[in-house]
Amino acid sequence: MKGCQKIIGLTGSIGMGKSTVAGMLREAGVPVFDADATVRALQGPGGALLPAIEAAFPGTTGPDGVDRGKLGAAVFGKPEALARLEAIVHPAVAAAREQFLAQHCDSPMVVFDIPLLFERTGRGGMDAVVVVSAPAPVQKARVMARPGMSEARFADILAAQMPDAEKRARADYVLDTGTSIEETREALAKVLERINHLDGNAA
Ligand SMILES: CC(C)(COP(=O)(O)OP(=O)(O)OC[C@H]1O[C@@H](n2cnc3c(N)ncnc32)[C@H](O)[C@@H]1O)[C@@H](O)C(=O)NCCC(=O)NCCS
Ligand SMILES: Nc1ncnc2c1ncn2[C@@H]1O[C@H](COP(=O)(O)OP(=O)(O)OP(=O)(O)O)[C@@H](O)[C@H]1O
Repeated sequence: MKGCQKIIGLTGSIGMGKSTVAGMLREAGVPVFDADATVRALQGPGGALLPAIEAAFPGTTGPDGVDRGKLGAAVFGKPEALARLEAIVHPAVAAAREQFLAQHCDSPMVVFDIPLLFERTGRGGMDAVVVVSAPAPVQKARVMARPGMSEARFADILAAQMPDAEKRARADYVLDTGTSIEETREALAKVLERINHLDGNAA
């Protein structure tokens, strides 16, 4: 993953604010690779992964693509099933990420927004990793407000992710999103300033 620019990883557990911070980065003109959006495109209507997913999890796809509620019920809380789904999805996401990098080679900085950066992707080739984090009760309140969420689904997803404390410990920069959006925006600007002063490119 040798790049021509600084590569920043953005990660964090469910509901910690990755997408919100990724939006702020896009507004600032930084190209952001969105792993979740890539998954959704590959699983959407006519998506390249539909045949493989239907074969592995019969009844979870249709003309509108993957039924995310059904597929989620088939894999969250079932580590073996989740691993089978990941084996179908992750290689395609990795290929899309490489393509993104090549497309944005002339940009001084790119961001990889990857929920499972520490768990699966690894930080190889990245110059810095930013972890978004908020107190557990804030995280829970955000997630429980989402349609289709239940205590059990939330617990299953949390169990499939590295604990927040461990992510924080591995981060180069921790961005607190338990504050106001404006405070997070200001903290992000400071982090970007520090990253801009880092020497050299990805190894
Ligand atoms: C099972 C699916 C269809 C459920 O979709 P749904 O829209 O209900 O949930 P969504 O994708 O928004 O995820 C909800 C939360 O679960 C987390 N999550 C998703 N996949 C995983 C996983 N493999 N391991 C741990 N957490 C996961 C997300 O980061 C997010 O915090 C979908 O999550 C999926 O296809 N997951 C497998 C692909 C994957 O690993 N994606 C995440 C990183 S690329
Ligand atoms: N200071 C803040 N920074 C970021 N998000 C905030 C902040 N305050 C409130 N929020 C809200 O918290 C929610 C965070 O959700 P977001 O979709 O960004 O998280 P995520 O980490 O991408 O979640 P998931 O992993 O589940 O996809 C949003 O509704 C956002 O408006």
